[in-house]
Amino acid sequence: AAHALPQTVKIVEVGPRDGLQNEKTVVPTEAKINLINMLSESGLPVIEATSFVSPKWVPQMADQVEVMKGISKKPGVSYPVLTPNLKGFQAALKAGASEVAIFGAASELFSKKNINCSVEESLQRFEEVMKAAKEAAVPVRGYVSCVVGCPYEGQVAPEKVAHVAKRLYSMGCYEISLGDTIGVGTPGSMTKMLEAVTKEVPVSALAVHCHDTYGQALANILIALQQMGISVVDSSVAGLGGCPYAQGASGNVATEDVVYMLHGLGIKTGVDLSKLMDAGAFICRTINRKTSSKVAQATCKL
Ligand SMILES: CC(C)(COP(=O)([O-])OP(=O)([O-])OC[C@H]1O[C@@H](n2cnc3c(N)ncnc32)[C@H](O)[C@@H]1OP(=O)([O-])[O-])[C@@H](O)C(=O)NCCC(=O)NCCSC(=O)C[C@@](C)(O)CC(=O)[O-]
Repeated sequence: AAHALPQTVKIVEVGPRDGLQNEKTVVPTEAKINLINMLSESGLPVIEATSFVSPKWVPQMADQVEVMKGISKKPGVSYPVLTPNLKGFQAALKAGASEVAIFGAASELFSKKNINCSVEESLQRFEEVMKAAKEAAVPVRGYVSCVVGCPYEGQVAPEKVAHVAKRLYSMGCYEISLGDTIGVGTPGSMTKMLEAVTKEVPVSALAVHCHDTYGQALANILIALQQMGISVVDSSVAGLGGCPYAQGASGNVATEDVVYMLHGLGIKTGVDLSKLMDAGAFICRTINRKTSSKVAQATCKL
């Protein structure tokens, strides 16, 4: 069913984490800190800053403590970090994180390759994180990866996504972000998946997290807003990133492009597009990478 478009959309900026985790060359900590500070100044309400994962698995995020200590936290802005297990959660708490995210998958093989355990085992680990987070009054976001397709298993059934999303929501995640990790979704497959998930989790607690590998991300986001009434969108400045355990996946949809589309629809985001593009230009210059944002390319703000 078509919904009235939301008046405001919350953008969750994941570039410093989902984007930079996949860079081949080491990104200097100072550059990460500057990027996060510039993103804060652009008016983004949520900036995923880093992840407390094993440095052997994701060396790029090994400076998580320095990043958390170095950033200027802007009042009203949230800086969540990924925590795969209790060890990660405790380290995050010690480093001053006030929000965390747990990350599961709808595909067994992806779960194994990404966090080295089955989906069920991961949910049990997340229960432990959730218990500790509740005690520390730390809000927890939940991710589901591979919501339409998996790099190892191919198509993923909508019911599997609904099952994992429901489990994460039932254990206390305030928001569930549905990740099209390899960007294979189309408005057709996204709709089927979202129809299954919205039977189990309230729409107000859902977010979409679209990678743009097949160029479908903006169309998929529009479907999520217009057809399903979702009003939280994850994106990555300059379209940074990919996933180290999902070969061939390109970055998230560029935040600049999402903001341009939403403002064009008359939807408020609180983001100053010009400042956002400055942040995108800064990081592309610093890591010698071409922006994936069409809006940034079109306006030559590089
Ligand atoms: C989950 C583990 C740790 C399991 O990895 P494991 O090897 O099974 O863990 P373990 O418990 O057997 O421990 C092995 C070693 O890791 C250490 N360790 C254990 N836990 C931690 C921790 N939290 N932080 C730091 N170190 C840790 C632990 O102390 C030990 O150290 P050692 O004794 O060998 O020196 C590993 O698989 C891992 O770190 N995976 C992270 C993978 C990752 O970050 N992937 C990218 C993010 S997910 C994503 O991008 C998708 C998303 C969210 O964006 C949505 C989408 O687009 O789909």
